[in-house]
Amino acid sequence: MTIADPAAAKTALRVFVRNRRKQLALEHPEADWKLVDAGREPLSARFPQPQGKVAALYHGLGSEVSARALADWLAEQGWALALPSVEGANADGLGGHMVFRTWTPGEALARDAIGLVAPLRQNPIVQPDLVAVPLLAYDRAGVRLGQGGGYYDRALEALRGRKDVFALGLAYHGQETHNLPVEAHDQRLDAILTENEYIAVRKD
Ligand SMILES: Nc1nc2c(c(=O)[nH]1)N(C=O)[C@@H](CNc1ccc(C(=O)N[C@@H](CCC(=O)O)C(=O)O)cc1)CN2
Ligand SMILES: Nc1ncnc2c1ncn2[C@@H]1O[C@H](COP(=O)(O)OP(=O)(O)OP(=O)(O)O)[C@@H](O)[C@H]1O
Repeated sequence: MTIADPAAAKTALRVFVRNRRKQLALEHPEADWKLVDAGREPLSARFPQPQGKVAALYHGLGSEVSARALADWLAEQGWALALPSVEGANADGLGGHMVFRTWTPGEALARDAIGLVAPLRQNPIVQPDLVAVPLLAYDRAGVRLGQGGGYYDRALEALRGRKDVFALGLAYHGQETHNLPVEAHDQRLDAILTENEYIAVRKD
């Protein structure tokens, strides 16, 4: 089915899926480390030599599934880590764009231009090979619904114009949603990792 006005459909859907995610976070406090259990084998198979590669994680907000245990495991495997930083926004938080700056577990953090926790501005901007993407809803074809700022869509589009980037959606399993609205600018996920399973979208 084609949705006539996908932007309006997304706005309406966000209300429902935000509440659902809050409920899922209460029901699955163990999801943090179960993500690692589900992702260990498929991620090791896809990235057999992670030394020198960069993985962008995120600092969890509200009811987002935590990326913390996954970050620690990736660092153990030899990945360098990075976190998003929204920069160049005006006083209303508008007009900014998202970049990724290096971050090492335990290192000091600051606030970015829209008040989110981010690496210090002295840390270099990097082009990650793997981007862990927070989301409100996903489907098994790799469509994702985010918070609506378009930050991840624009950042992934820019990165993918320069190199091969693997977008890994992180979610509670119960965030799976059928018939998600899609717009032309939406960047697909290459895989989704939940506390139950690793869903491979990209088949190569
Ligand atoms: N961890 C994280 N960092 C991110 C994003 C994100 O989704 N998650 N973003 C992705 O684009 C950008 C920031 N955009 C955002 C826009 C709105 C809300 C927001 O409304 N959050 C909820 C709190 C979460 C919850 O309670 O479930 C809120 O304030 O109600 C969050 C991030 C860049 N960094
Ligand atoms: N590549 C792009 N170039 C220009 N504008 C874009 C691009 N991607 C997204 N946008 C704009 O960003 C806005 C939000 O897009 P969308 O609703 O898909 O966000 P989202 O993916 O849910 O959010 P986020 O990525 O922040 O989690 C839209 O108005 C869209 O026009």
